[in-house]
Amino acid sequence: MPPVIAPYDALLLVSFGGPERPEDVVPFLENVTRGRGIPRERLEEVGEHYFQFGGRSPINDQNRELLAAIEEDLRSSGIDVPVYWGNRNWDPYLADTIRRMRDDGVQRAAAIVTSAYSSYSGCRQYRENLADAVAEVAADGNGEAPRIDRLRHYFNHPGFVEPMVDATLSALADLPDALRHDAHVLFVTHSIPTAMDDRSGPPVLGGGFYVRQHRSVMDEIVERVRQETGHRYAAELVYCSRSGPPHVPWLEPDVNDRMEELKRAGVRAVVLVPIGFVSDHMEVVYDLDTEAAATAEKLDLAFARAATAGVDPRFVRMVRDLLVERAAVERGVEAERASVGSLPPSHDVCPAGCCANLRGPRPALCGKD
Ligand SMILES: CC1=C(CCC(=O)O)c2cc3nc(cc4[nH]c(cc5[nH]c(cc1n2)c(C)c5CCC(=O)O)c(CCC(=O)O)c4C)C(CCC(=O)O)=C3C
Ligand SMILES: [Fe+2]
Repeated sequence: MPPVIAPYDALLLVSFGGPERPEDVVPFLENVTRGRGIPRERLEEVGEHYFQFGGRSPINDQNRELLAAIEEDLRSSGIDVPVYWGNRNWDPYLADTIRRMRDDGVQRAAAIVTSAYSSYSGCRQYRENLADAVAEVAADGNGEAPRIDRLRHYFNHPGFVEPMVDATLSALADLPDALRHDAHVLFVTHSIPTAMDDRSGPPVLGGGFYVRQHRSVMDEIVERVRQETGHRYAAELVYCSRSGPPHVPWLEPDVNDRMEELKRAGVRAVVLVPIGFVSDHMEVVYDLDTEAAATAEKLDLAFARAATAGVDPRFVRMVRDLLVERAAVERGVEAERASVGSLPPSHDVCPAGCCANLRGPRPALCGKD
């Protein structure tokens, strides 16, 4: 293994997964919602979103592209390490990938998750799925599964934030000149139950990290846009993709509801910046580009949507930087930990109780519990 990444001999890209054919849609939704208490009507509605796009989510192709870009970036930096990809909810499943890693002789891998923030859905659930996958592979009796460490949350890494600043600037530039100055910038992320937000992040730090982390990213982007344009745009955090039963409170306001209110208050243009997502997957192409765009059209609001990080070279390079950084930490060497904004760089190993599973404890990797 190349010395800069010792003790790691592989990198594992961990993602959500999505359907690729109409026949995949229902089994995929069953995988995602097993035991999660999602009402049937909501499932049918979300199934329709996928069918409108031919039964194919863009997420797997985006991960294939990201995987290729990471491989190329590592190779061109002289870091010759195999990169694997596995999903929580669809093929290639984590257990199959980890089995292949074991068969290839991988002993210790670093994992990068395509989710930038702390929350049960965005962090611990992936760690639980990794634990299940490793247990499944160990049960084969064909030797030990590789040890897996998760690279730290990168919501405040410059490699994630800087592409979003540029994306915000170019979305603003897309608005009609006469409306730009008074546009409202709506930073959008996935809604989660408020109880899940309350328990997000390390309990000793008071929870509520999902929202706190998003606010710090929003504030940093607003400030950098001000430095570039000389104007501090009106900005706020809004949510999309609410699910669950109606009596369970989720984070609000919904992006569509907020656009209605802003219109009534005289606002004429909005920019949506999807800081909650790292690529243009279904939440972005349906909930924002289809549904929210239709709301804007109905309200006669000028509308632009900022790009996600995708395969921006800075985002791809960030993966290398986080790998090299964590490898140094594991060797006991001082490492530079890049971050921007008001929150410090996130922890390497999740503390006990971090992003608690509200349904009770389950085995999870990459944490103190
Ligand atoms: C915080 C968060 C992220 C961001 C972090 C990350 O990226 O992980 C995220 C990403 C994603 N969510 C996705 C898809 C779905 N999420 C669902 C349901 C849920 N998501 C939740 C939260 C999040 N989700 C929650 C609290 C639920 C309720 C059920 C539960 O408590 O678990 C459902 C079921 C239907 C519904 O309930 O809406 C689907 C189909 C896809 C794939 C998109 C594609 O196919 O392109 C991606 C990337
Ligand atoms: Fe989701």
